[in-house]
Amino acid sequence: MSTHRLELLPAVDVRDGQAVRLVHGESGSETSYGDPLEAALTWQRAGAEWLHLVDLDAAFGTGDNRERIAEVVRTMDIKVELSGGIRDDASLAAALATGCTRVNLGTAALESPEWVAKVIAEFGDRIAVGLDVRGTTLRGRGWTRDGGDLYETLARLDSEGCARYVVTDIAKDGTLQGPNVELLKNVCAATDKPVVASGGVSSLDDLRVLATLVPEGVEGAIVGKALYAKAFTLEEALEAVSV
Ligand SMILES: O=C(O)c1ccccc1N[C@@H]1O[C@H](COP(=O)(O)O)[C@@H](O)[C@H]1O
Repeated sequence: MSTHRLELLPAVDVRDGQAVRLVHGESGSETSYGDPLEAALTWQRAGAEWLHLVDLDAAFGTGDNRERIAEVVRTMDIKVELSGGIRDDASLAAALATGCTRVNLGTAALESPEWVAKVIAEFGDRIAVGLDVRGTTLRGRGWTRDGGDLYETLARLDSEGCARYVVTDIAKDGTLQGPNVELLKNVCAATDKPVVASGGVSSLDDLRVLATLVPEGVEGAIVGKALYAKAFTLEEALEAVSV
């Protein structure tokens, strides 16, 4: 059990070189927010301790933004969680070599379980697994393909020593409809490992609700659309979760 403050991870998702937000993670639903480095620096200047950085092209299989992403990580003084397209030794080595604090594996955890077990054993808490779900069905390959049952996969990853999970409710992602608290509670009840909540944060009250889940295992919250849409500032968000 943790009594820590909820960590906030502002998101910078990169598609075609631009910082974007999607709705339900659907390719083609992008709203562009300009230069990803500028976005990342904005969150850092506002007091962020973490950045959740996603190469969306790599996740969708439409190319990659590796150079841009590496530049962002290089420039940041804060911790970076990096995801998108990290599916084999070469992409993992490139991601870790950026100097990011940890990587977040999605599709690989569904399609390459042996490789994921191996890298969990090798890299420990530099590896997190993204559990991106519709209902309780995991989705991979840019959230376009079913990838098995959430709780079966969670049990397997737990048994392999996975250090942390980033749980996204795809139905909520990019919608400003509030997080799926029930899902987060259920995942926390199923694992002793920390959970980072993703999807749906719309207000400071949502963050306060997520902060109440810290004792159950919610370690952090990814905040995307709400910050870009200026529903609140990051400074306000950090204040709201400081207890
Ligand atoms: O973050 C998104 O909006 C998103 C949308 C669609 C697909 C993936 C998305 N983000 C993150 O990308 C990784 C998964 O990438 P991969 O499957 O390992 O290549 C995961 O962290 C998603 O949450």
